[in-house]
Amino acid sequence: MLEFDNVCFQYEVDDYAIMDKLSFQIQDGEFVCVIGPSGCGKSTIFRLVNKLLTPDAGRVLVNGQPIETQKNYCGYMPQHDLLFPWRTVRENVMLPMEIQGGYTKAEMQKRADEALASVGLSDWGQKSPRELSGGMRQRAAFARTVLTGSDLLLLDEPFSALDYLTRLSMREWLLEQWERDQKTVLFITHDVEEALFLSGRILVVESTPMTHLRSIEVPAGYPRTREELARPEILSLKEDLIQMLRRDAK
Ligand SMILES: Nc1ncnc2c1ncn2[C@@H]1O[C@H](COP(=O)(O)OP(=O)(O)OP(=O)(O)O)[C@@H](O)[C@H]1O
Repeated sequence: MLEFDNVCFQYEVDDYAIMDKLSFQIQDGEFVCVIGPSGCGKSTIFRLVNKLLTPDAGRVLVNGQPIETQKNYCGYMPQHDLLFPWRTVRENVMLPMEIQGGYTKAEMQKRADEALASVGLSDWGQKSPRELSGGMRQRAAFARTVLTGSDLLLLDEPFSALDYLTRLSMREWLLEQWERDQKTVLFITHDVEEALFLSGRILVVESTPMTHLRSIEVPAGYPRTREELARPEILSLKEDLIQMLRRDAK
């Protein structure tokens, strides 16, 4: 689904490279979390996938084709919901379709209402984003991301601004969406427990510049429950991951 092929990248103003011949692959339908110390370049990976940035060398491929030749191949959801306060929730969710063009207003409204219903926000389309709780806003933002129609979703710490209990329920909710929609999800998080709960595989940033990502399979299937996080092998993996991040942060 997604491939980095020997990608090199450095911000022009910086005197150090973020990536040096980085290669990795994500398979169709996977849920993969990327973890690494603050500032190591996790979000830069996403910016290279969604073409906000261009590699200095190497290629980014989606479904085997270079991204330069493609449109609408990924949906991106940043940490903050970025819902426009001057638009209703429904109008926010309609935005990707307005940008893509080719839809009548009635079609856009229908699809937005269906997407809002699928995230449990049927009665909230006519409200202002200000009237929604943090978790509800993130669900609306997720509906908007899904309506890009892309099979690849890039989620950049989408729950980090939420309170602890809302985060727990949003993780469970997100897994339900993923199991239902069969999308490929790449998810950035600082939170090792969140990565263990969500992913089939975790990619750990081990070095700066990034020359490789260490791939670790999570020894648990789906559907996943919070109780599984207490299994000895998961606890031991959690400890290993924390040690890796501490070592990297030094
Ligand atoms: N536009 C930019 N221009 C110059 N340097 C940048 C720019 N954006 C990010 N950087 C630098 O590149 C490095 C990687 O940034 P990036 O946002 O990808 O890291 P990150 O791992 O996602 O960080 P965090 O976990 O704190 O969100 C950081 O040191 C940052 O200061």
